[in-house]
Amino acid sequence: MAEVDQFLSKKVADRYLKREVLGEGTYGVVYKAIDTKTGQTVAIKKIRLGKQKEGVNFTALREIKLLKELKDPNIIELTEAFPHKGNLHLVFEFMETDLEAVIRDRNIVLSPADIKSYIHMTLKGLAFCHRKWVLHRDMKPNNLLIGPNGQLKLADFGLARLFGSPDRRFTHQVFARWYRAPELLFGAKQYGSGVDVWAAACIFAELLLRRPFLQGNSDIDQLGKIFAAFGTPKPSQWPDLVHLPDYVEYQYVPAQPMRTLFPMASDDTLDLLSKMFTYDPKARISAQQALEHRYFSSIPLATEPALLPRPPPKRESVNSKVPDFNPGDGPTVLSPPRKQRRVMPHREGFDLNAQQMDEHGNENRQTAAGEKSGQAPMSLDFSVFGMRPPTRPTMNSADKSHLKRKLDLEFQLPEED
Ligand SMILES: Nc1ncnc2c1ncn2[C@@H]1O[C@H](COP(=O)(O)OP(=O)(O)OP(=O)(O)O)[C@@H](O)[C@H]1O
Repeated sequence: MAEVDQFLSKKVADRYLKREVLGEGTYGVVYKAIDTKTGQTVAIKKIRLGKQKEGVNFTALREIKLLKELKDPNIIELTEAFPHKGNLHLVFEFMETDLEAVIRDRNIVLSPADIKSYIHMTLKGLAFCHRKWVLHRDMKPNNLLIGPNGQLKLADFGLARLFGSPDRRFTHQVFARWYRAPELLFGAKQYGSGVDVWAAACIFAELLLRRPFLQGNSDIDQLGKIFAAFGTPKPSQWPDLVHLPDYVEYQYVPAQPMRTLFPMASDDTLDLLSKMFTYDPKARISAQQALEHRYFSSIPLATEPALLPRPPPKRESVNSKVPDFNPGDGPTVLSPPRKQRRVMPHREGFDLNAQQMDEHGNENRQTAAGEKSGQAPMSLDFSVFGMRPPTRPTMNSADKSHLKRKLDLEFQLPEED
């Protein structure tokens, strides 16, 4: 039986021709690859199974099957999953760039309508998964990938639950802390979709400020940064707080007016942000409710995804075909994994002046292009810009549904006895 499994997984593995390493993340290395069946470029995430070397257990397989069924325009599609040489390989649709690259690109000006569009797509992806009872738990701008038609898609959905929470001891995980909800920082063991909404609020704030909003350098410091912005939570605001496992009393600091934190934002923006940044997870707005907030129906309306400004694709064309591939080629490392090029943050204190934050905040974070990001432009909150970068060719929808149908036939999981 094991031999049959090995044969099958080798057969699936042979379908993909590995090309260069795209980077290394929390769970392992990501390769660019060519799907020889379709000629399409894909991204393959090779997950180290660690202790579970003998294979992926049935629960994990079931979960993977569920993840494969999570199909939404704002979720990265997991098209295939197979074990090979002691690693689990997850095959995803290939994406050109990510929201972190958009935020860091100093040539890009984000209008309020552009920000609305990016946040709208983020919340739509979140609301879809929350409806299916799947949490992300590790939302951050580099997990929000952007396709050739400007569509934003959430990546890594469900992986935190499947493979355990990302290990914060790794330096490259330090950035994830900035998006952590206060209940997680206080050690909550039971938490819900509110953790993703808090992270989405941090991303929203980051789009407005063009720099990470709350950059704590430890969990305690992270809470300090949150309280410096929104005030120490009062028992009336968050009655369950004192019962959380790692609860410690913090010295009282008053909340800053939202207007001080985001001087350029509209009233609707501030109202939605404050609802997403609500301390008590039970009172925090849900992703679906956020989508129904008047911010999304008021002028300016969200920019069409295809018209959104975005950086040049990080890699070559999405639709590159097999012929340019030499089967003798091994994977070529074109550049060091992005995470290795990042540095630890050193910021001290919380600067309440947005302009000051902009000046200091970018010193410690490097761009996907490996350059130190200096002062990034603040997003503008008063106009929609006429000038847009040219749109990129998209995969035609007939090709896409054909590809989907083909892939759906693959990877039938064995039923548990
Ligand atoms: N579907 C994809 N298409 C194109 N590139 C991808 C895709 N998924 C991941 N990548 C790239 O591969 C690299 C590693 O990604 P991965 O998701 O493992 O880690 P990460 O998002 O950088 O960090 P973390 O694991 O902390 O979330 C990144 O440069 C990412 O942009």
